[in-house]
Order: sequence, then C-alpha cells, then structure tokens
Amino acid sequence: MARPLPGAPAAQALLAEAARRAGRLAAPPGLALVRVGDDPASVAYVRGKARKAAEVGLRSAVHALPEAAPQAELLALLGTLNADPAVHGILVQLPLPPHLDPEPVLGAILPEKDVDGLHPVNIGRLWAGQPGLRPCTPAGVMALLAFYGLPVAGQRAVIVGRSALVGRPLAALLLNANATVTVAHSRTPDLGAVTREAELLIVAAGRAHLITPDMVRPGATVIDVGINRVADAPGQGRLTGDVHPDVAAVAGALTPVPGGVGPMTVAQLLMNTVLAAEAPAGQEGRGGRFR
Ligand SMILES: Nc1nc(=O)c2c([nH]1)NC[C@@H]1CN(c3ccc(C(=O)N[C@@H](CCC(=O)O)C(=O)O)cc3)C=[N+]21
Repeated sequence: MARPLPGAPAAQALLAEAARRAGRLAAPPGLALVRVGDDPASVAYVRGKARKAAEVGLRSAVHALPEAAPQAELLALLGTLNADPAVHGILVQLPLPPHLDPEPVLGAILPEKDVDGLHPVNIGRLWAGQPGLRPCTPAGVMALLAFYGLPVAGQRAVIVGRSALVGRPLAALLLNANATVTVAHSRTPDLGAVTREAELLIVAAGRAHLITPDMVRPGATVIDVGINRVADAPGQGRLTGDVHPDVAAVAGALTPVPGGVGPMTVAQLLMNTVLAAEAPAGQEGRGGRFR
C-alpha cells in the first residue's frame, strides 16, 4: 500500500513558519480577499482562507461584490487595494462570473501584492527562474514534497493538466527544481503510456478518477490535485480526486482528497502574504525575498 501523504501536518508546519515570520514584522501582514458573486464553493473557500489568516496573525478583509458587478467596479476596488499600504496581498477568487474577463483583472493587481502569483510579471519571473510570488497550489505541492522528504531533482515528473492555476506553473517549479518535466493533458494520445513513465505523477486534470492503477508506475509518488464533487448520496456532494483510490495498491506514496493538497494551498497563500509583507516595496525582483 502507498505511503499516505496527508496535507495537514505539512500545512501546519507552513502555517507555523508564516505565523513566526508575521510576528517579527512591525505590523501584521494584510490580505484582501476579493470575491464576486455567490458561487457556494467560492464563498466557502474564501471563508476558510479568512479563518486561517486570523489563526496565523494576519489581518484579512473579504470584499464581496454582487454577481452583476461591472468590470469597472472590480478594477476600481483593486486600485484602492493597490494603493493601501496596510494591504500586502490581494487575491481575486476564481472563477469570476462569465461577464468578467479574468485577464485584465489579474493584470490590474500590483505584482508585489499578487499573492496568487497569476500576474503576467510573476508568471514571467517564474518561467525565467527569477524570484517572484508563486501560485499557491503549485507552491503548496512543492512544499508538501519537501515536507515528506520526497525527491524532485533528477526525477522524471509527469503533470496531467495544463491550467494557468496549476499545471503550467507547476511545470516551471519542477523544472526550476531540476526535475525532468512532461506536461500531458486531455488531448494527449495514450495518456497511460505517458503517465507510466512518471516517478513523480501530479494530476490536476479536473476529471474524477481519471488515473487508474494501470496508468501508474509501481512505486511512483502520486500527487492528486483534483477536487471533484460527486453526488453519490441524494442531495450530498462528496469530494474525490482525479486519482482512482485503487492506485494506492500500486503507488509508493499518494496524497488523499480531501485533506491532501487543498490545505497546502491555503497555507501557501498565507505564506505568500507574509513574503509580500517582508519585501520592501520596489525590491521584489532583486532582494531574493520571494522564492
Ligand atoms: N484566485 C484563486 N486562487 C486559488 O488558489 C483558488 C481559486 N482562485 N479558486 C478556486 C481554487 C480552489 N482552491 C482551493 C483551496 C482550498 C481547498 C481546500 O482546503 N480543500 C480541502 C477541502 C475543502 C472542502 O471540504 O470543500 C481539502 O482538499 O481537504 C481546496 C481548493 C483555491 N483556489
């Protein structure tokens, strides 16, 4: 049976480090959480982030705009938050309602306050191997691997999924950490032939139980980033990953869903906020304060 890789102890360690470093600053790091509309999952995630922020000594504020808010209203809010010296980090919860275009919205956040690491400047820094704020879920995956002492350098890593939020930035982080990286996706022919090559298999495809035991190299480390809500009881949504539970019989190590990567995402967001608060304004590219 695969070694389980629960997120809770790794997230606890990251949160403790964030709390310790937040406590050494002259003022508490400030995090602005921006949400548009009432998607129940987004409401729940933002509430969870605010609760954890308070636990580690961060000041957070939730800015909830109505579903029909025009783009100009959202951009005006971001302008106010950019100019507020007590706000060190800004997160716009995705997905936005369909009438809003995420690209100009993410681009309107100051790169040094972009704790989601999704501003084009931070994407460019990541791919260039330069310091910058890194996207929370991929950085959380790297922190989870480090916590459990799992090797990355020299490993043959396969990522399934090429999203802007997870697959793409994770490819850059693994490459920067000296893994040999393949990015597969929904249009990869014979996906199993590719995933079977992986010593480190990271799945962020958004399809429940896409990865079955026959697609996994025996002994591989498997990280399941998928969060799928399946309705197998009336009126109830249970969470399950992109990796079939039977993979535990083949893999060497496996993250659970829920309780795996999810808690790491939140912990990394708060660590990013501390990093943003630590960096003197204007030094974000040179100081090496951001990893
Ligand atoms: N701008 C932006 N940045 C994000 O980082 C971002 C986002 N938008 N939109 C949505 C996704 C999703 N996301 C998760 C955060 C925590 C859990 C988490 O804590 N999950 C728990 C279970 C939560 C539950 O029970 O629903 C777990 O896996 O154990 C999951 C998913 C951040 N995202």
